[in-house]
Amino acid sequence: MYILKTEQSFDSAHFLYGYEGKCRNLHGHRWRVVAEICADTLQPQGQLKGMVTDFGDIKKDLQELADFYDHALIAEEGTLKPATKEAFKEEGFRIIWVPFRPTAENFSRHFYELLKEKGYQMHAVSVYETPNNCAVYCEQKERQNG
Ligand SMILES: Nc1nc2c(c(=O)[nH]1)N=C([C@H](O)[C@H](O)COP(=O)(O)OP(=O)(O)OP(=O)(O)O)CN2
Repeated sequence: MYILKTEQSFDSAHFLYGYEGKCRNLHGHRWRVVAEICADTLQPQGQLKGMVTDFGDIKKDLQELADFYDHALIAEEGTLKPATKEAFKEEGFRIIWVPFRPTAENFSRHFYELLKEKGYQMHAVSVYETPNNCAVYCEQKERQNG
């Protein structure tokens, strides 16, 4: 199997609602997103001969997804008081609401699914919150009998 890896990053703030510890506070990360796409065979001819797909295409698509979250506050839906939301709005701060707790795990799945929707055959997506910690999402392949 062939695997292509490409990586993008974005800087944003988040907090973990309901978490007991420092991560309940608003804080920022440089999130690194590493996408891995796979194929059993290579393109046989033309511009893409000998490639899984063009690095340029997957790079552009991942960059678009990462740029969307850049320099924003990422918040789980339903976790801020209306007055806080209003205050952020008045300040003109950019908030991106997500329907999941913004953990590395959930983001790895989120980016995996968005890239899959774009037609890529996905192997895995890794999301680094810090240089040392990352979560990886991949789909469990059906186990072979025997
Ligand atoms: N399994 C997960 N655990 C934690 C996540 C997560 O997404 N998945 N997230 C957090 C926090 O967001 C936190 O910012 C990261 O935690 P931590 O590794 O403690 O951060 P630092 O590396 O900056 O820790 P220092 O000890 O201050 O260097 C928590 N857990």
